[in-house]
Amino acid sequence: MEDPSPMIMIPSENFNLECPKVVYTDVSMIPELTVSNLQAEISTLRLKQRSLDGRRREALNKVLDIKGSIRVFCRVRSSSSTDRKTSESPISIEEDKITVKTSGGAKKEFGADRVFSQGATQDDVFQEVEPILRSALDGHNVCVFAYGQTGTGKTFTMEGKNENPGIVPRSIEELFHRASQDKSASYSFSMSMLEIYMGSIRDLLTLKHNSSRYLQHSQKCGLNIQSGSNRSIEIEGLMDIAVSDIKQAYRLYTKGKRARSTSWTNVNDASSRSHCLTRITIRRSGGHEGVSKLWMVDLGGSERLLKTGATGQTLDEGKAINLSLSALGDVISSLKKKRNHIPYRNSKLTQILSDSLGDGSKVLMVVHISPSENDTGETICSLSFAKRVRAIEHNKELSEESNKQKEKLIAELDLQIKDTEVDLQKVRNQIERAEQLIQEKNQQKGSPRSPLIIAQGEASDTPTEKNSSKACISSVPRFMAPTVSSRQRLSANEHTHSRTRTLRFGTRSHVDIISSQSLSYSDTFMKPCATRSKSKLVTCEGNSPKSSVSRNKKVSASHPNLRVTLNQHRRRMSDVI
Ligand SMILES: Nc1ncnc2c1ncn2[C@@H]1O[C@H](COP(=O)(O)OP(=O)(O)OP(=O)(O)O)[C@@H](O)[C@H]1O
Repeated sequence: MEDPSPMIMIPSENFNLECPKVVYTDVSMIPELTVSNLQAEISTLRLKQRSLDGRRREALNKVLDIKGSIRVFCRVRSSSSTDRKTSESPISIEEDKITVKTSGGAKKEFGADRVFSQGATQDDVFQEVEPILRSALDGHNVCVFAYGQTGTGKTFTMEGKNENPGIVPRSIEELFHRASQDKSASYSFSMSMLEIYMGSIRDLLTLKHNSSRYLQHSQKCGLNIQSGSNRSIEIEGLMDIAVSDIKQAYRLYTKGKRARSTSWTNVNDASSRSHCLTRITIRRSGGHEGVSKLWMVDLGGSERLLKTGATGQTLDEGKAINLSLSALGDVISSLKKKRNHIPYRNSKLTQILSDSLGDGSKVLMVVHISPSENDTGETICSLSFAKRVRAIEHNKELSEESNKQKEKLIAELDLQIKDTEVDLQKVRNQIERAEQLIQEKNQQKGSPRSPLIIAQGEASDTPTEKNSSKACISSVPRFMAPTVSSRQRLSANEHTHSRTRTLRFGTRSHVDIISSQSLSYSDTFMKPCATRSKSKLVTCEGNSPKSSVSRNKKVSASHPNLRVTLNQHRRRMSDVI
């Protein structure tokens, strides 16, 4: 319900000096509703918006700091048909604890910041990721990793399915949505996708999909990492494509996914043989300016090589993956322990992420485990990795009392964020309303015999016309009917106003974020996009929809965790190539 009071009184201690103390909750209540008064009100509202946004950012950052800038979640994969045949799962879970029963009957406990059970949905997971996306928009670097044994659902969590999208597509939607809501700043996004395969970097947005893994490798690989000033990292020659809308971002993401190397082992029929990194660079201007990076990383499977039956090239791929995962674990745990030396240079993966993992950055690692008894060994390995990354010494978890206090504080801050967001929305509505009123006023002035002017100019002449005039203006609120003097002021302001508009649009340097960007996932994944990219950084080309879906379909259509034999594997390969 609308606030009945025409003004909002703002407590002064919550605002910086430049923010006015009184603004209208309903701009149409402004005395003398002229274009210049409305414009002045918009400026006031924008100041308030900026101030509220600052408060929201500060509260969010406090929440993330309390929760910890490096967090580890654990997700248990839902059971597959093969799992069900085995006896009871060795895993039991609580909200922040997993207990694994070993084959010898011993019980091992592992902590996590949050545990997602087999029944957890993609939505449940995304709800925990969403706050750090806001933090990325606020200017912090963010890395989200999916870690785990092969076949435990890393790709499912990051990519998801068309009808059940994962973190990456949801994040893309969320970023565009939030950016379109935030009128206090303007955002532009660009996107890159790369793969680290056997220690070499490949640009997934330049690769052609329809070649085999071996051809792909020779096609484009070995990009170099350059470190610039302020520890910033550049990957030489990596495409960074400006994305102006969700459709374009999805189209690029789909292209990158298809180019990713997949092979088949006898554990997972669409096993990822590499680390796949999706980077969204966020440039924010106006208000709180800056550039930040959001990395979403689907790590290669942390497999025990003997179990996968890997040989030859697949064995080498597995070794490369394991080495870099170990380097990542070392880096994150050193950061968590606040060591002086952080061993970024031990792998390409950690080198690339070195400017996004340190101070001020937020890291989220989702460790995936299998519910199956057959995988108990791997599960313990993955949870040991999680423990190392969390770097919390044995028995040094917070006491129950401290945990309660922490949760209370987080709840208070969450409430503050929610309240501020409600206020922000009210301010946004008023800005929109004021802009709409200005537009209406300009239109009225633009047409010399508009109903409003007829009503004002001719109403007193003849009784019959007076009546018809009343009919004409009955749909227009009385306060909108200009007086003679306000008409004169309007006409004097008109020239100034149109100049302001021209200047505003003329100097706009960023891609406009339009609000009609919420699309259904199935649309955006499956349907080729009709509009062309208006990329500013790099012109996106070669996104032809004809680059076939067939390979992906064949790979993912098989049953989850189906253990395929080598013969089947060859047949599938020949189907595809
Ligand atoms: N939570 C889940 N709900 C439903 N299906 C799931 C879930 N997790 C995983 N799956 C299914 O299990 C199979 C293996 O998952 P996925 O390919 O995501 O594993 P992965 O860890 O990425 O494996 P790899 O490291 O080999 O690439 C897929 O068919 C996936 O759809």
